[in-house]
Amino acid sequence: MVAIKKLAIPKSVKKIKSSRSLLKELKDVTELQHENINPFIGACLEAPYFCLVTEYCGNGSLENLLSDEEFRCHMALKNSFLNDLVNGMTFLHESPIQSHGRLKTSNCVVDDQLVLKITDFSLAEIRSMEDSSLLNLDEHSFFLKQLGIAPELLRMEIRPPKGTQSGDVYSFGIILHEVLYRHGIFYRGEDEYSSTKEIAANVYKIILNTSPFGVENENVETLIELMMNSWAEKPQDRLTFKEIQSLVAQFSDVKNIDHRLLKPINITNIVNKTIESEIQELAEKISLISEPHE
Ligand SMILES: Nc1nc2c(ncn2[C@@H]2O[C@H](COP(=O)(O)OP(=O)(O)OP(=O)(O)O)[C@@H](O)[C@H]2O)c(=O)[nH]1
Repeated sequence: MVAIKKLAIPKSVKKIKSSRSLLKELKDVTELQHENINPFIGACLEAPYFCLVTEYCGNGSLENLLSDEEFRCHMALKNSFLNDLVNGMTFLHESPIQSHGRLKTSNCVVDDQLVLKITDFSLAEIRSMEDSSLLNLDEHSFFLKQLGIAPELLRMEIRPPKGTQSGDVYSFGIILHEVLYRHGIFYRGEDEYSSTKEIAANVYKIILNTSPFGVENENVETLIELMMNSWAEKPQDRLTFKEIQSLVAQFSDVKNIDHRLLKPINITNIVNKTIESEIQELAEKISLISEPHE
């Protein structure tokens, strides 16, 4: 099975020319092989089917999983996702691709074994031809797409098409926050609600003090320190993925977790749901019985 990403290429373009640099990018991205990189299969560069094709991951994106209230994600699984993400990004940064540039939870997909794989990177030449106005984004969705971008990149009139390595580390810090708290991007408690536009404006000026809450244990405290470091205002103050990899390895008894052991989480949920609906049915029957008959 494959995942097909439709590209927002303007109607006036009939075919994307295969320049030398584009062919090199396609070759590099196709040759990339790592457990935490989602394999790229191919691209259609002709109208009307402009699209990118990748391997299909059965559990969808990390964004979808984190927002699914029925998906139980305990700390070992969170660690496992972070470990996968850091390993994939360290490999990507050391590869000819060099940087991701659009790292966010919707670009991390999770396979049937709950292994996280990074997707939707590189091919800057094709992506630069997209016209975002064709996506018909409302204001919220538009600014939501900006929130994982490092402030120094947000402030640039023309951003480097491939992003930067320190910009990717910033985006990782944002993902870390989303994974730890599971309340969406830049959540700071019910009383701290801001619109996505306001948050983007604040990040543009200076990095928000996205003060964390609910420190549960020592490991989480270390992850929070890492998260805060990753969104340091000065890019040179942020750790590199290589450094983050050795830090995260402390939690990496997770490396040895058999992913199949984590799978029953979903099943438990389904079982709980079934039991809940049976209880509900039973409760309805009981209330029918106990209701006085006229
Ligand atoms: N189930 C499944 N869903 C996928 C897969 N790849 C992508 N998706 C879905 O496609 C969504 C991402 O769509 P995109 O159009 O790339 O959205 P985006 O990441 O916000 O867009 P960009 O800003 O262009 O990166 C994810 O959130 C998933 O829901 C896959 O392998 N399996």
